Amino acid sequence: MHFASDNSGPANPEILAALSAANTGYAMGYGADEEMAKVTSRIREIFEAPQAAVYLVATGTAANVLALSTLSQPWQTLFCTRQAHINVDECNGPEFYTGGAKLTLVSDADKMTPADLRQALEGEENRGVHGPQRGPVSITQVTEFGTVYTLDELRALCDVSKSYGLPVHLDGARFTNALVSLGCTPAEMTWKAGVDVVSFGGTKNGCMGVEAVIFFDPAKAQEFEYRRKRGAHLFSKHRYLSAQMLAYLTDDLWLRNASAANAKAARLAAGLRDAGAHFSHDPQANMIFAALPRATHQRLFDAGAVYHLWDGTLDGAAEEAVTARFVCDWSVGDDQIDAFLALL
Ligand SMILES: Cc1ncc(COP(=O)(O)O)c(C=O)c1O
Ligand SMILES: C[C@@H](O)[C@H](N)C(=O)O
Repeated sequence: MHFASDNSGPANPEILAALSAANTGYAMGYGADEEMAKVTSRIREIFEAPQAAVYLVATGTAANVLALSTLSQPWQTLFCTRQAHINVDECNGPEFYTGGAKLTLVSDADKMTPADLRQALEGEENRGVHGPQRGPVSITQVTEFGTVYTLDELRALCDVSKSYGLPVHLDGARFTNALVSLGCTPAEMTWKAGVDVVSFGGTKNGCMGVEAVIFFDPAKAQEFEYRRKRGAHLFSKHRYLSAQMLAYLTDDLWLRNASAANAKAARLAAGLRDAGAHFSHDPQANMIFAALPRATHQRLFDAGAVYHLWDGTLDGAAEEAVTARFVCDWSVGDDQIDAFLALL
């Protein structure tokens, strides 16, 4: 009964098989491996972006901070939500890697709205040279609360960003979970909506550790390469990143894994709903935010369930409800879910 995070799950055996197959002979390092060329071709095909520049790193934080530092200047502001991973879970990485750009928190909600963004953008302009200057907008898809921006919502945010001449970054650590939830194409959820750079996640969706940074306009590509190297995120034995990403994008493994994760979360959410749990956010992908009585949490923890409480602790009235985050990855079995639901 492990629902702490999709980061906790095992790598998919198809990824491990690809790593083993890649572990033969010699390959040029630092991204010059032959597999990387295949990865670039495959991603350009999937995203319908024949000119896209594609780079691999090992963590989602690296993908985010390197993409954002390439898009911004130290005197600028990055616009995101309060709960954005780049704000709360990257230890000021964006501020560090950008050389000092600040983060302006546009909304306390799971999703920012065009009105939120426009208000924040207007607020950055009235101090002239004395104030921070407007910079990139970063959107997380799937959001940190397990919800998914619709294509219209993404387009509207990108339209506001472009009206101020600003680039848009998409934190897609759970990109494919959102994609299968919307039933759209990668192009529709990125460049066709107005996204300039996407952190395309693989780690949470069955890979061992690989993320792709995709620039739809390659003009910024060279700078990213410098930043990746000086940021110590360029793998010497790069073939093991390439092998993972190529296997991930082969035989629809990326889609199969995300569909499985979302389906398991839907099954868990249905059981929680039947048990009377209150949902703070609509579970639209593979993460659930549901409130249960402390006594129920205690019973689940005592039985070995693993997950994180979100807005409280076990200290307090037993019948009082506390929200917890439940995350399903590709590997979660129905037996785990059924055992958990039987304890509610
Ligand atoms: C929304 C989001 N973005 C980025 C990341 C960063 O990924 P990593 O932990 O691999 O640095 C995470 C981590 O789980 C995440 O949840
Ligand atoms: C850091 C932690 O939040 C991680 N990003 C997760 O979603 O599990």
